[in-house]
Amino acid sequence: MNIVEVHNLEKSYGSNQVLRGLNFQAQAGEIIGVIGKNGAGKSTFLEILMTIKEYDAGHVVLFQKDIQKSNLEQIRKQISVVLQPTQFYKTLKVEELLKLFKAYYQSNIEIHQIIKDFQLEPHRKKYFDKLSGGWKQIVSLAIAFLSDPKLLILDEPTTGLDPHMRNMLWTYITNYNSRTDGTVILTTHNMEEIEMYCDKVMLINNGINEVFDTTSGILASGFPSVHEFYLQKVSI
Ligand SMILES: Nc1ncnc2c1ncn2[C@@H]1O[C@H](COP(=O)(O)OP(=O)(O)OP(=O)(O)O)[C@@H](O)[C@H]1O
Repeated sequence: MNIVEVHNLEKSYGSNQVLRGLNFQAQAGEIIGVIGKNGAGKSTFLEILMTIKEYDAGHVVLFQKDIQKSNLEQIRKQISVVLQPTQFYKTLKVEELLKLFKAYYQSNIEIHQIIKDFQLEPHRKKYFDKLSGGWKQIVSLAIAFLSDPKLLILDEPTTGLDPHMRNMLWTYITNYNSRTDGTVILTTHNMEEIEMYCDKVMLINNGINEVFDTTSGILASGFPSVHEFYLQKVSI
């Protein structure tokens, strides 16, 4: 089943046309990496999928519904995203935040399990605001998983994480994916992660999906690695 379908998507900021007719699909259970150089339009694309950014032309269909003609609340219920933490995070401790979102999402996942899985025990009584950048990211991701979403959209989830944390995060993503058949769409500048964990890759270049292929297809076409593929396809 198609979870996401995007046809001829266009988006400009003033005179800067960032997306110029992008096409994309994601099926249930796929992990898809979106790559491209700084400013290529990856976050813009993800924010449109999150239904938090308007677009100028084209069609975005989530869970078989055109988002411009549908009830966004129904669609958003099935999506989890990692957004920048807002002000109210300041006044709450890690465990309190998790409990709050568990209640919002009516989640069946036990807080102690999430704390164990994300190695948050030493931090559970700390104020979110006082955590390091990497740990803030881990807590935001733990919150995203609480809702057991059908679609998980992550903008550079591993940037700033140390190697153990990155490993732990990917283990969590791949377990979630195989346990629930959930779809994951993420951006990263780390081509090794794409090669190891993503089923498909979309390269955004000059505002379009210049390449949209399986990771194995890219490697089978003669590139020794996704890193090399990127370097050859994208000029500075
Ligand atoms: N709200 C905005 N207003 C004006 N221009 C914007 C806005 N958001 C993004 N842009 C511009 O749109 C282009 C694409 O930005 P975007 O953040 O989507 O790229 P990206 O591929 O995610 O980049 P990076 O890898 O650096 O995170 C950039 O030129 C950026 O400056």
